[in-house]
Amino acid sequence: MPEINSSTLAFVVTLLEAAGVRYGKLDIARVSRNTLVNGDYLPYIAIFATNFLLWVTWRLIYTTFLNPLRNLPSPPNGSIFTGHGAAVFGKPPGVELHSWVESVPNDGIIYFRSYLNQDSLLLTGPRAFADVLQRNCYDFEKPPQLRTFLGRVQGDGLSVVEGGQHKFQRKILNPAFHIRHIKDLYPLFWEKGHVLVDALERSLTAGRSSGVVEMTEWASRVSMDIIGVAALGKEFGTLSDPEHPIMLQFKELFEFTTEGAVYFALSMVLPQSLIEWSPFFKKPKETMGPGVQRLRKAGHGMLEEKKARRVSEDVDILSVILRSESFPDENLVDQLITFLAAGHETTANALTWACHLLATHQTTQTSLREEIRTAGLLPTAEVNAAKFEALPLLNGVINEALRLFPGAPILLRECVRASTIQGQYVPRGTQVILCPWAINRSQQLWGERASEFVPERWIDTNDEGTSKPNNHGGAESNYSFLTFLQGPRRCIGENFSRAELRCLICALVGKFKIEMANPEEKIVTAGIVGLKARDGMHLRLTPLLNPEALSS
Ligand code: HEM
Repeated sequence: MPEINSSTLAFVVTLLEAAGVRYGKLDIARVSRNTLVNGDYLPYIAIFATNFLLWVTWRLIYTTFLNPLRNLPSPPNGSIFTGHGAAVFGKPPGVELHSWVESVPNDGIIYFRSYLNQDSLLLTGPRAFADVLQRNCYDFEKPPQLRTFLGRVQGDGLSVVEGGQHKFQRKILNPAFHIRHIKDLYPLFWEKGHVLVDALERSLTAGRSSGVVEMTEWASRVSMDIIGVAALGKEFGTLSDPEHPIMLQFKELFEFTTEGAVYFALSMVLPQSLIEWSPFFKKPKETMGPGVQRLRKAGHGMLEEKKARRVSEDVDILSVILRSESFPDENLVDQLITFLAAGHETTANALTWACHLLATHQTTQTSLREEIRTAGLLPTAEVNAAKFEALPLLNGVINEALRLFPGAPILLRECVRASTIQGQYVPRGTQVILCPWAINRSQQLWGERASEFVPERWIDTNDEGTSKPNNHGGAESNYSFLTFLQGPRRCIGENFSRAELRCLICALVGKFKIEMANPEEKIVTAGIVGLKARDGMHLRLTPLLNPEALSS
């Protein structure tokens, strides 16, 4: 820790003097000068102790008699100093909150204290979600610290802005992500799926019948190439060039390190200036400072490139937005970085988890391969959205991967004006926790097998034995599946990523038998923003004979 030396103290004294700060009858500046000159720390200690005592007494009175949330059910055994804060930021993400959902009897809301004694609510029931995500959506914003943090990368992009600004941006951006437009992107996703398959095959050791790959890395590269072309009209080619600058920049930004996680967690509870001033966190500071500047510079370059070309017929998302002529250049860069940040790792992680689930459920994998081949989805096939969307098991596998491993396992909101949830008064400043990990696995919402991989729950079979996909998974409410959230702030890229996943999974399963490299390995999840396998996802791939070659 840096020492508080006499010049720092002198600076503080000058500020206090300038501000004329007093503590009752005590002139703080005079006391401080005494401390400085005479080394007399006693008044400081006395002031601190009095303040602390007053605060503890006030909290006791408030918590016991006044807090309007005090009668809500709470989890047991919170620490007197940190409450249950560790449950939110602790590892693995969402697991402890899930245990509350299953074990604390409640009617949709659980109350607890988080770090710095912050009043917090964990939502568990559909009615509570409907209020926070739909009805009173703009009363519950992303916490200011989180927005500041995100804003350092994404500026005033869609996922950072709130209220009227958000409504305006969303209205302009929605058409670019509309399902009609996404359908046009299938051939591109399919083609990239085969570039991935070819690159993987080349990477397997020559002459061997199978080889091991680290899937997180490959998924990240293919999703970067896809978002580059489909969202920005830019060919990054990271599948052939893993050292592409954009890849390195994002890798740095999303790489999971303990130092980065602590830096992020502290940024949520302490003033950012204090963290930047501290001598710690050299690497995260470099990433979030000069690293982000480099990324934004690259964003400006991409925008200029795009504008220099004719965009009137391009189908990429940036072209659609440019044609609307609604955003100034700086904000276009914000949106562009937002799409890269929000749409790249999330889909890559979902693809990785889907492969993991298929690797650990061989029977499902074989049936899926059968389904893909019966549908004629061969590498050279002409494809369209309908061919993929009709496949029941594919739909089930993707939904289960998204349900069991939601890209954002925990999301934070803060009540910015007094509001209500299920008729419960919620004071301004209350923290609200949305935990897709816990809700997507809630036994009350999904039944006894909530935490198991059951693709069949997404398939309807009629009396004649014909199967077709359903989009509810047997759950009664839309609010049981929170991977993309719901309401006005629901993920704008959901259709985009579902289409991408359909094509990539079909390409992979059509070509390879997928197994865990080490079937005994216990996979540990990590990451609050971007749920990954902590130690990577090592898969054994065995190329299968191409059915086109078999039939010729
Ligand atoms: C499996 C893939 C994905 C998952 C799990 C996912 C998840 C989410 C979630 C949970 C949110 C809400 C965050 C919050 O409000 O706190 C969100 C918002 C957002 N997502 Fe996605 N996302 C995925 C793919 C994509 C893609 C492919 C794109 C863009 C091409 C994208 C762009 C966005 C944007 C711009 C927002 C902010 C929307 C708003 O606030 O109005 N996402 N996403």
